[in-house]
Amino acid sequence: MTPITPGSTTRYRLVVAESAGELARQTAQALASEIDQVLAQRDRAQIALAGGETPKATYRLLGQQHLPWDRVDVLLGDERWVPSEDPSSNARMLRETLMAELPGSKACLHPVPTQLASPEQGAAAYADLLQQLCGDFPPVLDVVLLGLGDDGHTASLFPGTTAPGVRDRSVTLGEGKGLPRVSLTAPTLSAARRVVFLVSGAGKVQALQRLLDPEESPLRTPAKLVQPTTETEVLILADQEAAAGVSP
Ligand SMILES: O=C(O)[C@H](O)[C@@H](O)[C@H](O)[C@H](O)COP(=O)(O)O
Repeated sequence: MTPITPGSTTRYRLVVAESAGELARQTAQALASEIDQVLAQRDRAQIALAGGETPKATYRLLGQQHLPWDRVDVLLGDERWVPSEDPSSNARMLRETLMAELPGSKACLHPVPTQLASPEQGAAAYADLLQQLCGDFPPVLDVVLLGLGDDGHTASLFPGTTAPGVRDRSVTLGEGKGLPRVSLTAPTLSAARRVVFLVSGAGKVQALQRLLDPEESPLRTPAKLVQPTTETEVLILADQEAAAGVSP
C-alpha cells in the first residue's frame, strides 16, 4: 500500500442549499444534468452512487427525471456485505428510491454480488464488471456521487482501516459501522470524470470543514483521497446545517 501523504491540490466548489429538501432537489438536478451531458456524447453513461441515508430523497427525485435510463449503468460506490433484501443493503435502498417507479426503474442497476461466497469474491467480480464497463485500471466512471461520514469517511474508506490506502486495484474490502463491505478505491473514485459530494446535517460540520481544508490529513479524513485526476473541481452540495462551520 502506498503511504498516504497529507495535503491536496483538489479544488472544491461548495454550493449551499437552504434546506435538506432544496438540497435533494439541487442534487437531483445536478446529477440529471451530468448524465444528460454524457448521453449527448456517448451511448451509455456509468455512474456510481452513494449509500446511506442522506441521498434517499435525492434518488427519489432523480428517478423522476426524464432521462433515457435504459442507457445508464448504475453502480454502487460501496456496499455492505449483506443479502440483497437486507434493510442495510445499498442496492435495496436504490431499488426502493431511484428505481421505485418509472422512468428511473428503467436504469441498469449493477449491484455488488453479495450472493457470492465471500466479500473477496464479490470485490473481484465487481472489479471485473468495472473493467468491462469503464476500462482498465483505474476504470473511468462518468459521475460519482459520494456521501461524507461524520468521521470523514466516504464510500467505505473508513479512517483507521486499510481500505483508504489501497491504490493498486479498483475495488477493495472494507469494514465500517460493524459490517464487512466492498468499496471502490480512492484511485477509482479519483478517476471519475465528475465527482459530487452530498453532505447534510449538523453532524457533518467538522467533516466538511476538514474536507475543504487543503492541509487536512487523508489519514484522518479519507474523503480527502478523492482527488480527480482530470483536474476538474469537486462539487460539494450541502445544506446550511452542514456548511455552518465553513468560513464564507
Ligand atoms: O454505505 C454507506 O454507508 C455509504 O456509502 C457511506 O459512505 C455514506 O455515504 C456515509 O456513511 C454517509 O452516510 P449518511 O448519508 O447516512 O450520513
